[in-house]
Amino acid sequence: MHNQLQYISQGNTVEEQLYNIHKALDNGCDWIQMRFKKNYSDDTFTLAEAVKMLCKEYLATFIINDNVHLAKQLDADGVHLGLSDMSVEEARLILGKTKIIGGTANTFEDVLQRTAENCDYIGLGPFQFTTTKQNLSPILGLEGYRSIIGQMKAKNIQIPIYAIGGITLENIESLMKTGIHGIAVSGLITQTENVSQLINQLNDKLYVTI
Ligand SMILES: Cc1ncc(COP(=O)(O)OP(=O)(O)O)c(N)n1
Ligand SMILES: Cc1ncsc1CCOP(=O)(O)O
Ligand SMILES: [Mg+2]
Repeated sequence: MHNQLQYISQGNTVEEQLYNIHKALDNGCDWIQMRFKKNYSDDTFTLAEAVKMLCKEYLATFIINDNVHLAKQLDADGVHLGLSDMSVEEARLILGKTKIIGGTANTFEDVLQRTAENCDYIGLGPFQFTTTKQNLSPILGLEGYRSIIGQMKAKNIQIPIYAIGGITLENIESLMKTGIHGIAVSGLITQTENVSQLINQLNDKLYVTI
């Protein structure tokens, strides 16, 4: 089963990205999603290669946002795909059965689609407003998670759900009570000074409530 905490990277340059990812790894994060929203260039490849090496050194899981071919080329542990990215079916053909394929969902219908597509986990959100991503889908709030996970239970749908979008330390207990498996965070880890303390606090709240 996947770790309950995924760090989604941030940074406008290769250097900023590497700084942030290194900080997350150094302080105990063991699952990194490299998210570098620039048109593909040599920089993307340079960054991905460096992140792959770092994750190997820290024994962390390394997945790549959007770019299935890059994940294949670098033998990354997997990818995260949105509803308008490459289809999970096509990604599965390229990456094979053993790689992690995460998929985004915003509604119960998306969850049904993602489950039928055989995603390994679902990033369900956004929980609340965030500046990390433009053109956000409708905000779910706690009620949204309760409703979607309630419908999943009624239909006995079992797939790990990760909450995403504007998550802070204060939200985790109530989010976990809705039945999510874990959280995917970007800004919180990137912007916090004392990341070691933060990750301990996050893990305490995540493990206790599962
Ligand atoms: C864990 C997780 N969940 C959701 C997303 C969002 O993916 P997507 O909708 O494709 O948006 P971008 O991140 O590509 O802008 C995610 N990245 N990770
Ligand atoms: C990639 C993504 N998809 C929905 S919200 C989001 C950003 C999550 O980042 P943060 O934790 O900084 O709100
Ligand atoms: Mg995407």
